[in-house]
Amino acid sequence: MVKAVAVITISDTCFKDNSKDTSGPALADYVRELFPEANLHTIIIPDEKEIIERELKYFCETNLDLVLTTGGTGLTPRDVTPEATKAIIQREVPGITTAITLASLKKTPMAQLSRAVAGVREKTLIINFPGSKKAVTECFEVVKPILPHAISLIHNEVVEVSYIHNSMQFNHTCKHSSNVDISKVALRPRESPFPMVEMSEAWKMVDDVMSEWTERLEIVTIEEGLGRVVAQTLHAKEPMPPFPASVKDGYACLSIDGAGVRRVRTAVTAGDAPTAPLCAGECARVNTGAALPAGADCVVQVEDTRLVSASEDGQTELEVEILKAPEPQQDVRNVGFDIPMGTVLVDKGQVLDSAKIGILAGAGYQNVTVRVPPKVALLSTGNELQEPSEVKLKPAHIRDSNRTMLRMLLKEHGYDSIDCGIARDSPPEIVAGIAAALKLADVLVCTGGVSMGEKDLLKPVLLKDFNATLHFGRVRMKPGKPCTFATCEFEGKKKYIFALPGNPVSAYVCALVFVVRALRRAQCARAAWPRLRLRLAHGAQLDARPEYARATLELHADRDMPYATMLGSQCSSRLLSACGANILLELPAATPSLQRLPAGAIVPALVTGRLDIYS
Ligand SMILES: Nc1nc2c(c(=O)[nH]1)N[C@H]1C(S)=C(S)[C@@H](COP(=O)(O)OP(=O)(O)OC[C@H]3O[C@@H](n4cnc5c(N)ncnc54)[C@H](O)[C@@H]3O)O[C@H]1N2
Ligand code: MOO
Ligand SMILES: [Mg+2]
Repeated sequence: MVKAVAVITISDTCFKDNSKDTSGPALADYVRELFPEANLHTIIIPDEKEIIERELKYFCETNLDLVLTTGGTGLTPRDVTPEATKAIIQREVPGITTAITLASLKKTPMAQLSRAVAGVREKTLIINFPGSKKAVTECFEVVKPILPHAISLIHNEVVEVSYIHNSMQFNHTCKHSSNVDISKVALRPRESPFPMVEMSEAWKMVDDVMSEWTERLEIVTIEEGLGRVVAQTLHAKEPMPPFPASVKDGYACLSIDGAGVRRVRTAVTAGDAPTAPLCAGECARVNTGAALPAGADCVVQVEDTRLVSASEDGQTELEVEILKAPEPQQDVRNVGFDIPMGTVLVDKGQVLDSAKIGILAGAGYQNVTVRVPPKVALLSTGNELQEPSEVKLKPAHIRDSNRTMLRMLLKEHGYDSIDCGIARDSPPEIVAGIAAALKLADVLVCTGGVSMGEKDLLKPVLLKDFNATLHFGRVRMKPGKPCTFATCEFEGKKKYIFALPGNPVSAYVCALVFVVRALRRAQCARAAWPRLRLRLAHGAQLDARPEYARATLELHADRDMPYATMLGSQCSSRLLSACGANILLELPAATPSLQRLPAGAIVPALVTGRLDIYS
């Protein structure tokens, strides 16, 4: 799918006077028609090689699919588009320009003078077009049939894109082999060889490893930017309001006139152009948001005035009395009152919310550069698992709930994921499942098979077949003890693997405290969940491990602090305990002297859900 295209008009003349650009808008229209779903960026730049190179590179770095330039391909000394394009492309596609030239020669011998270039940088196809509307129309017709296919080829996405967002079944019963020997079950270790790390150490490892992630950027419309992490600081290019505006419905006056009778010279409603300056003794009827006439320095609200005289038909106010002497600047929003020019509207690393997007809209920004989060793949493991869509359960089988739950959990927190199906509990199938997932994603989140049973194969497969580094293989937490975090090189790229325990609640808690944190960390956004202190609504039995109890937070007007109510039995197989949870209580580990916390005890909690949604 073609997601984003740029049309760049390259012309000194059009740069000075945008209204002279006819080929850019024409090209933009053709693009809209061919790729109606795509985000379209249009800019006009001068015939400066450095600027052209910089803009082309910027669009390639932000993963645009296609960049079409118009202008600067001829023979005058200022025509440098082909040189700039050649300087930044990595592979030339001369067939495209040959086809354009051959077609154009049939219309005009002048086509011989075009020096246009076409080529690819990273995943972006760039094509130079001449600078006239007519030429652009003819040339676009030539390339139109090949564009979608060329872009798919560049992305090598014949299969890839169709995987994304789709629940899809992988056949993991392929020829992969494994170095893991499962024949000698009697000789398996009776103690886990993996040291049990504390939560604080595990978080540090996740943070350290994920901060190596190299930033990837893309340009999206401001609306698509909701929930995304901004990669570029955006400033106000104009003050807001851009003119002195009235805060009230009333009369714009000169404050030095004080109280008394004024001639109502004119009326200005919001959107009206300012009138001639007011003179002493005059006022103008104004509405909230209207531009103040020159000379006026204050507004008196209608409530503080009295009508003195009006036209006979009642349609025109002639004189009003200002009852209270106004102060200078009273009820006036001066230029830049809300947003002075140059103000930082959104800063690098901030997450876009509705208000920030509203501000960007008001400031004339249509697009924003955001960080691309790592791609995540989900894989379930287990011989007992059936697809959620299967109506009848086989003996000793259950439906896979982890994949769906994790997909939704990630979506709730702003991340897409690729569904890589179920791998059976055999080394070659797990190898095949992991390999298929790592081909598609940067981060693999799999569940099951990380504990002590002879079918718990994830850790040995990661170590022996993927040569992975296991940063941790056990964490002192409940639920989630065997949670595993590993990295490996796969097809020349570093991959990040969270092998979560199969128990549904363990997978849920570990996804919240490790996976979401890692994805945020990779984008240099705030990674840790906010922590609150609150009171237990009831007593709580403590475990030998620190426990993340699923609970709801309640605010009571008559109580000093928020209260937490745990959601029933906290057994790690009982996903009902997470239904409607908006906090994870951090219950401390039991000590010989403290086995239970009484009702009213103060405990910390991670706020992992929306506080306005209760169970
Ligand atoms: N001898 C020991 N046994 C266990 C230990 C231990 O320390 N020593 N740890 C326990 C803890 S704690 C946990 S947590 C689990 C972790 O289990 P695994 O990660 O090995 O996962 P499985 O054995 O594959 O499955 C466990 C459980 O979860 C169900 N499951 C698995 N996948 C799914 C899914 N996709 N959807 C729904 N339910 C799933 C599975 O059927 C099992 O009931 O190990 C303890 N054992
Ligand atoms: O750690 Mo396990 O997740 O207690 O059930
Ligand atoms: Mg197991």
